Amino acid sequence: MSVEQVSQVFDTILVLDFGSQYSHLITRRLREFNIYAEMLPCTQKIKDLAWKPTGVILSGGPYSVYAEDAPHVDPEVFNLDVPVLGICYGMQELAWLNGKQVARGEKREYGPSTLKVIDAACPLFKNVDHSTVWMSHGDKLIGLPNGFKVVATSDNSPYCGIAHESKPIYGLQFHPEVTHSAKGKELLKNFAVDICKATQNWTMENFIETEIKRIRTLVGPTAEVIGAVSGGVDSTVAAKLMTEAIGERFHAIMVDNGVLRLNEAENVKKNLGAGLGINLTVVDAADEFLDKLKGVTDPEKKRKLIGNTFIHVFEREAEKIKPKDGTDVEFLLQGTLYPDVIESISFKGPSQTIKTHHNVGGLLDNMKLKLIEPLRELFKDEVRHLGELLGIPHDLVWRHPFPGPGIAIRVLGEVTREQVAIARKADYIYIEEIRNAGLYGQISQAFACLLPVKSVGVMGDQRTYDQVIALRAIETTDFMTADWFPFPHEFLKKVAARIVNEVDGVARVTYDITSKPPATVEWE
Ligand SMILES: Nc1ncnc2c1ncn2[C@@H]1O[C@H](COP(=O)(O)OP(=O)(O)OP(=O)(O)O)[C@@H](O)[C@H]1O
Ligand SMILES: O=c1[nH]c(=O)c2[nH+]cn([C@@H]3O[C@H](COP(=O)(O)O)[C@@H](O)[C@H]3O)c2[nH]1
Ligand SMILES: NC(=O)CC[C@H](N)C(=O)O
Ligand SMILES: [Mg+2]
Repeated sequence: MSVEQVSQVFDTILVLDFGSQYSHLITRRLREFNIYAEMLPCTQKIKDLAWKPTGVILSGGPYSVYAEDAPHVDPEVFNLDVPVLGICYGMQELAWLNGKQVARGEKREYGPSTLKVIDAACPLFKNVDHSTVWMSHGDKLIGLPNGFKVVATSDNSPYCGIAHESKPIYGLQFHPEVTHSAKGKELLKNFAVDICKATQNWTMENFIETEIKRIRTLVGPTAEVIGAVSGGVDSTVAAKLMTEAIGERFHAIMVDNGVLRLNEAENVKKNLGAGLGINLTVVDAADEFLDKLKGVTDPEKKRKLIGNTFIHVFEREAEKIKPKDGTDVEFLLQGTLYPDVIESISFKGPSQTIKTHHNVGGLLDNMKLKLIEPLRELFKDEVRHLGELLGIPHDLVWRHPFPGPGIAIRVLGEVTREQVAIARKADYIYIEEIRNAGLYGQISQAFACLLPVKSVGVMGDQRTYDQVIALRAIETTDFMTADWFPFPHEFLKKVAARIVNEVDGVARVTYDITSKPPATVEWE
């Protein structure tokens, strides 16, 4: 059974990652004008690639090409007979391979510069002359690499752009992939469309069609698939796509772990089951989770315990499914996104663990189930677009993310039923007011935390001595960095009054004004 990968179906630009913090943006920009691009580590051997790229881009990177341990590209890239573009480190790599004309510069160049095209015939620079470009380098070319000519300069870089005399090989000292390079996207388009001749057919409509075909071929006519579904956007979109492909043979399982939002299990059942026709089972495992959480206060312990319990519940449920053809369930659906994939394949390697995100993917080690990850090529905003095309309601597609360990990591200290009830109610009021104020869409994520501190208050002439709720709301594009949301004071006043009045056990409300870093989004 042969199942084509996305990169075999669509013209694909291969981005080789030398570890720049901007590498994934190259992929993003290309996809924005409907060209599919895939990023692989710079150590990728061309002979191990199952598909032929339409063009290759060498990214920037923190190393110096002349250093002993510097990473270098597989020379076979140049035998593919496709256009190559080197960006920053990538251009220095081209220079190094063709005469070693690279050395430390006298000073670092970081920030804006103006592009001056000197070879107007160079197709890379169509409509981009005299625009602002963004520099970030300490090394520089000290002479022309063999076989190359200068095609652009800037005030500080006599070799701002180079091109091979006879082959479609180009190098740029600046970063066209960052938005600070005003016409950077046009430039990448010139490379991909005009020079590589890639077809601009990477659209979500086409993706849905090919993905449904791919799933059907992979799963075959009778096999059954299970998947953990939370009601969040990623798993819902994956589940909907799977349902389109194989209907009732897909079994979605949602676990009510006792630390979900107010009415969440019922809502998910209604929205996904009845609304979207997804074959969904909601498993009530609240007691199991809450019993295990008794006495646990350490955030990492909570996370691990919840992650493990998810796996137990899920495995038990999977056992119960008896496919009609008498075989066992063969496949597991996961909502893995491209950023997760990038993190694990990046040349820089996985980053240091700040906190253990619960992970149903932890199932994998000793599991016979084969994985299906239909979203593994997509960024979150692409997943949302896909969700809308699949007819998933707008509100669900644009929901704020909600972590698997849920309210357990928002009740600081010990998690009890009573504490969860307080946090849940406060959170409900907060989100309701955010929606009423028309602010939900401007905020990336918002939630309430219950702090294990008591404070004195006065209500109806009575002394109170109750806990504190902390509200958090952030704006972010990738959740790696985030800033707190500047609510109008009137809004905060109203929410605080409602929470203290309506939620027993709360005496005070505070608003968290810490960015990430140095804080994280969740409090635990
Ligand atoms: N209560 C739950 N029941 C079943 N599976 C869950 C539950 N909570 C989380 N998961 C699983 O863990 C995965 C990761 O959760 P995560 O929150 O990152 O994604 P999501 O819930 O699909 O989307 P979002 O990021 O928008 O919340 C989910 O895709 C789902 O497979
Ligand atoms: O599915 C999840 N399981 C987890 O264990 C988990 N921990 C944090 N998050 C979410 O990740 C984003 C970044 O959060 P942090 O800054 O707190 O790491 C935010 O969106 C968090 O809500 C999780 N999501
Ligand atoms: N951004 C980059 O690719 C930098 C390349 C190289 N490390 C330099 O400092 O010049
Ligand atoms: Mg979620």
